[in-house]
Amino acid sequence: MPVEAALARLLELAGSAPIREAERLPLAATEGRVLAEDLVSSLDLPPWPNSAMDGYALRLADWQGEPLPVSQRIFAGQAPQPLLPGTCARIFTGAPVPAGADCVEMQENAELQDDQRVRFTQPLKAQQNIRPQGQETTVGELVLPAGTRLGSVELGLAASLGCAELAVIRPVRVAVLSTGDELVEPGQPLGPGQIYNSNRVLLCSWLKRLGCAVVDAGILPDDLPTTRQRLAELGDVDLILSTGGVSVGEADFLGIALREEGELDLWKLAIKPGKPLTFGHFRGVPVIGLPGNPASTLVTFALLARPYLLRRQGVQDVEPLRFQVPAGFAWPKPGNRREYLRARMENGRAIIYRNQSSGVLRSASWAEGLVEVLEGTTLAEGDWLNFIPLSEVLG
Ligand SMILES: Nc1nc2c(c(=O)[nH]1)N[C@H]1C(S)=C(S)[C@@H](COP(=O)(O)OP(=O)(O)OC[C@H]3O[C@@H](n4cnc5c(N)ncnc54)[C@H](O)[C@@H]3O)O[C@H]1N2
Ligand code: MOO
Ligand SMILES: [Mg+2]
Repeated sequence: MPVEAALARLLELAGSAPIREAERLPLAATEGRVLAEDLVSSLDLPPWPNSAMDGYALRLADWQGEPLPVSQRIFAGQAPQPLLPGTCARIFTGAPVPAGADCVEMQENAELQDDQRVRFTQPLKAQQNIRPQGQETTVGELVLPAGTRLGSVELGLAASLGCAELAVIRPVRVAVLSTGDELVEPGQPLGPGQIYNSNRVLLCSWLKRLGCAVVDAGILPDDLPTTRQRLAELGDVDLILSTGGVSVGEADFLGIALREEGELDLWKLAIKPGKPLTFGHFRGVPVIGLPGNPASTLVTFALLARPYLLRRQGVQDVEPLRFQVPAGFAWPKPGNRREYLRARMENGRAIIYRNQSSGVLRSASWAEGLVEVLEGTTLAEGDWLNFIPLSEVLG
């Protein structure tokens, strides 16, 4: 199954099981969450015309070349008097422009004379250096629609509108399972044949950034009855997200458990790394089984599980940003899966990590993004291809 078809199917299923319950949280606690209601402005921003410069406010018609006396000083945070005709006001950046003034000149283009009058040295234009009332937003305007994922900028915007709290979709409850008899948590001694569990901390970190509530379900041994039992015990979660145990090995039981006790919806995608990604339901609960190799876990989480989780929360725009860059490498052999290579930019071209094995997580630490090599294509150096920043898909 091609990657687009798998993503389309995942998004369709996510869209048919939306999480709608909302909660109101203090602004600072909403980062990474999804807005449950439209954010409509209750004020004009800025609330009044204000100065963009430190300088002088005047009525343009009063400037005939004769220096103007200064009739008031206006700092940010003050309420000015209307401008006296025939005068100018000393004004500082962010201060309200007094009624009657229609122009601000910066102090670099003004000369304060010994008699405390001001002469302007450059031609003046109406409205120059004045930030008009409502230039950012006006009362009643839709600023952020429901379904917007809140990042730092959205938090700043909400704060600028005076919001101390926002209504956000409740956290998606995700049970994280690491499958594999070989896995040991860091801090424990390693026995023969064992490796440390790296996927658990990866998934927990990405999920926390997405605002999910992580139910850490620990390590699952490679054994079918235990797999069935542990899946059944996970309780009230919105998604089971596991790693490993989805390929065709004799110790890969997750797909089997789904086939036997639920539904298996997607399997064997034309994606590299990540081919055995598995999607299904276990007793009605959606399950995404990511392949166990850490770089496969990363690629399939970023490109499939993350969009699924965002769509469950009502986010429409879930496709990661892709932009075209020239290849700084050649790709002479066409593949039958769409390949996501860990890459970084050097001298304006994408170069790839020397070892693209899906077991090598250092490739992703070295990388700034993934480059997308389409199935059945070859590349020569200088050919253009898509670059997906990792900050975009893991943030
Ligand atoms: N005969 C075939 N063998 C394999 C195929 C295939 O098509 N035919 N596909 C390969 C591909 S591609 C991948 S990807 C892997 C995926 O395997 P699983 O998802 O079943 O994962 P495991 O076999 O359990 O583990 C794979 C690999 O990753 C290591 N691993 C697993 N979990 C963790 C963890 N939490 N932290 C760190 N490392 C982990 C595990 O030790 C294995 O080395 O299957 C190929 N085989
Ligand atoms: O898909 Mo596997 O993920 O090639 O290593
Ligand atoms: Mg396996």
